[in-house]
Amino acid sequence: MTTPGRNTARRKPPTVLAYAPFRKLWTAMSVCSLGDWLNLLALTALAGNLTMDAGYQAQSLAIGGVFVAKMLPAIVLGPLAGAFADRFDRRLTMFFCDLLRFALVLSIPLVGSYQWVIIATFLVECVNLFWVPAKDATVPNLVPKERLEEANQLNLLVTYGTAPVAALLFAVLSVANDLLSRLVPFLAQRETYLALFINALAYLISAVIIFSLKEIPKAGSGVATSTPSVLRQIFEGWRFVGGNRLTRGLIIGMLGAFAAGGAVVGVAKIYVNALGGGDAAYGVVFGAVFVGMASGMFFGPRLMRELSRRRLFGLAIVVAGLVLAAIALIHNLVIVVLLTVLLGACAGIAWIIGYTMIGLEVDDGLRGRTFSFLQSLARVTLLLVVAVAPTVAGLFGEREIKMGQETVYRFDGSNLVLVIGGLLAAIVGIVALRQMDDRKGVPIVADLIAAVRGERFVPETAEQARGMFIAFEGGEGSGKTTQSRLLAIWLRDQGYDVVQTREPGSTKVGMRLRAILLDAVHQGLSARSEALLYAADRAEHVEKVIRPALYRGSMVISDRYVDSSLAYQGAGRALDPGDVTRINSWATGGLVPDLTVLIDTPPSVGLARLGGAADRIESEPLEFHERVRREFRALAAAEPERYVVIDGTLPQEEIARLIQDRVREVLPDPVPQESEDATGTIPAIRD
Ligand SMILES: Nc1ncnc2c1ncn2[C@@H]1O[C@H](COP(=O)(O)OP(=O)(O)OP(=O)(O)O)[C@@H](O)[C@H]1O
Ligand SMILES: Cc1cn([C@H]2C[C@H](O)[C@@H](COP(=O)(O)O)O2)c(=O)[nH]c1=O
Repeated sequence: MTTPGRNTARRKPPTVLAYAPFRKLWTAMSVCSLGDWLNLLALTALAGNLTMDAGYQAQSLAIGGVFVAKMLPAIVLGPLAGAFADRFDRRLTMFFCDLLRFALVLSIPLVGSYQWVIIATFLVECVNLFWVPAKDATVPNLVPKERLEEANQLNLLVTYGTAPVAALLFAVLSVANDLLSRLVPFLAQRETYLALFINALAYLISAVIIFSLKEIPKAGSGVATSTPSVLRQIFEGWRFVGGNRLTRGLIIGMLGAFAAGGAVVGVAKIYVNALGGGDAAYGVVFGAVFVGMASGMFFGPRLMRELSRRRLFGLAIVVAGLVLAAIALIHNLVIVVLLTVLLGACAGIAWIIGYTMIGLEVDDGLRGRTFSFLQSLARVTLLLVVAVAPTVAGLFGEREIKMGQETVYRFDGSNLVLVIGGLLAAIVGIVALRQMDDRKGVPIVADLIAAVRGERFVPETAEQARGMFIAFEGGEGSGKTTQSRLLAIWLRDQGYDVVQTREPGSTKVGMRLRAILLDAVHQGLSARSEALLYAADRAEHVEKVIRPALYRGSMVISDRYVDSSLAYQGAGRALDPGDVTRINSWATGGLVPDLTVLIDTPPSVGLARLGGAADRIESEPLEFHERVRREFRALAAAEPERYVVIDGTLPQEEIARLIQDRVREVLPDPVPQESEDATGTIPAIRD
């Protein structure tokens, strides 16, 4: 699989919907999402209608019962459903789920009792829990990974964008129901029935589409030879989520955003009333959240293209928290609506990045469980916050703070809940940022300002460098050395001055360090010593070889750089990636390659290519090398604009051509005069 650069991007289909299997899945999803929203509207309305004579309180409780029935299955069944998605054929899972949903929804108007509304709602939600992780886990298999963010944007668009469409459709269907009831007496006095029939039909249409989608691979195919028990799969999924720093950061951040959203949902109605707004204003505030979310998902990552995805994710949550606190304190409905759009935009950015990164980071065999784990926790969080927030607001009651002689500032329970929600989100955002930051040592404010201007922030020390720095990364035998040599030859042919170098071992001291590091007699070297020795080699390499060459205006091609330490010592040896980043940031003075070429080769293929006795690191077990590969891919996924990922199993010539295509886009003008003069004085390994 390749991640083509901008040159090849011209040849790519203009939209991810051009991939037929994804288009089919997306159509099924759109129809289902519309059905889901219609279902929510119709069932809450039906619950209200069926209990109309029982009084206001009972009616409210009846509607609340529908929400509880919708939330409860996720808490009980979520993880099991995820394991199902990873274990069984995803196409058949989705197909049978659709048929079940069709039958259940159809049964609601036919039975026509409140008890059955609740039971059927609960059952439909149980089925949804199997459908959604199977769908989420399938998407990354149907689109190239560089289009996954776009695919997720479209998915989230239909998930939320169908809500207003469903509301409109619901209104139209209610009127149509009324008109039709003159012809079909069964529909008389049953305003929501037509909506429920259409809802059932939506699931049936989805079933037909999914059944025809033969491209969906069988879950876990080619990964495991023996299938562990369902309980074991759940346990592994949960352990993975907790044990992987990036996924943990993503999940903490997404849950923080959900908690903040829950606080808004819980008290929005009372708050808007306190601001003097009625039901319409309440609707506008809710609409503002959706408008903001949609804009954030679409425009956020595009506008902030130059900011690392991990940083953008954490920052979006911090800003959402601060905006929420501001909403709580500013008593002006217009400003509140505008800030709510901003809040929604930040939440949209965090959600789309989180979803995309989980899709890219998590292995196919665990993806279903991770998504369902996230879904379950998100629902539990939402349920808890929605339940607790109004209670806290009620207990706090209405307060007034005297500010001077005349001015009185109202501070009610709803303000308190929103402030707490905002601070909570800000703290969670900071935690996520610290867990995941991949540009430690680079000031975040400067990074952000540069990104807003559409530039990438370059730390001061590297500013005067006029050359270009290209790093090659990948596992053992992936073809880095071959390709860095081919690229150096190609660049020299174009008239560039090229320094081809490698890590470890491109300086006098480095050669000694390489011997210590790779000699198999040093088995048992501690992981920290290993990381420090690689960093020491790198410090020497940057100071003596790379920086001087860049200052001269040369093209520097390095076979391995900091990412190797993050992958081998961070993921391979399970050292804290924050620590590995810090020591390397210090060792290199924050020097980051202009472009990193990741040659992605399965370890089993790469190791088999190597001849001779295995060195200390090559002789590590296959799982070690698999972890290394995963980390390389995650690093590339987090900063797609600075990486090109090439399938290392392609023929050498094709790989070389793909690399040239990408490098051509970033090349400066060839051969500055001074670098010609300096050629031949470089103490590096050269071709
Ligand atoms: N695309 C390819 N297809 C098949 N064989 C390849 C390919 N690229 C390189 N090789 C062969 O694989 C072996 C390892 O290649 P190379 O030394 O370039 O990999 P490397 O990633 O630099 O290895 P190491 O990590 O050990 O430094 C060499 O024999 C090389 O000829
Ligand atoms: C830079 C760097 C390297 N390693 C490992 C990776 C390889 O096993 C060797 C280098 O050998 P190669 O033939 O040059 O690829 O060292 C590492 O573990 N950490 C690093 O930072």
